[in-house]
Amino acid sequence: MSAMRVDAKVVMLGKESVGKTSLVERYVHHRFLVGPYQNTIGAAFVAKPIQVGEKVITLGIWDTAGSERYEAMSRIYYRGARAAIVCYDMTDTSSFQRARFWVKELQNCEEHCKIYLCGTKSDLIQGDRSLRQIDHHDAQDFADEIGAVHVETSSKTGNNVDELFQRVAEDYNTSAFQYMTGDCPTEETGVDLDQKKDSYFYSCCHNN
Ligand SMILES: Nc1nc2c(ncn2[C@@H]2O[C@H](COP(=O)(O)OP(=O)(O)OP(=O)(O)O)[C@@H](O)[C@H]2O)c(=O)[nH]1
Repeated sequence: MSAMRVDAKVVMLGKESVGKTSLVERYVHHRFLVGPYQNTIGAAFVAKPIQVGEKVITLGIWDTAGSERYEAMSRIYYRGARAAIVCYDMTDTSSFQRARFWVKELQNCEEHCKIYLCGTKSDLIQGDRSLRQIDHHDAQDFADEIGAVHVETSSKTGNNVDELFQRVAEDYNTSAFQYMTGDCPTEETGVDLDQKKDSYFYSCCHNN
């Protein structure tokens, strides 16, 4: 087995069932799983190399459990993250409140972590506009206020999913110089993982 080096730790945060696992599945395996919803327990990890210009940046993505039961555990996973994808379901108002909660946490505890505010399930809204509960402009205003990138995605159709992770890798690459000068060392820097094809699953727990 060859080794894969993780450059940047990325954490997925958000209320349960907003679609964090589906985003990772779509991005890494180009698929959308249908069937009964299985909630994440603890967290799952995958490392994924991304081409950025002439470089390859490997993102180490932690997919956390959204259930409040696992809140304390999720805090462990955002430590040292260079990027957080904070998800809300555009058809669920309470998920936006939960996104605000995670943003506050990150602002208080991880000042070097760049935030990506991600509205999920855009396909549902395309099918029926009355399902939208979070106004696009309100979400964009919030993102501007906190200096976050805002994107609306669908893991079902793949809309904006590749673009989101590509943007994360590109932003990391742009800020890599500061990183190399030791501005913000993370736990994940220099971690070597065993490679399996183009990604490696460290752990993945779902409830049946
Ligand atoms: N229509 C539609 N459904 C989605 C989309 N993304 C996720 N879902 C559905 O939403 C449910 C929850 O998705 P998950 O990806 O498991 O959500 P999660 O945020 O990882 O949930 P936890 O593990 O509980 O934190 C599943 O039934 C998915 O099929 C999407 O883009 N469009």
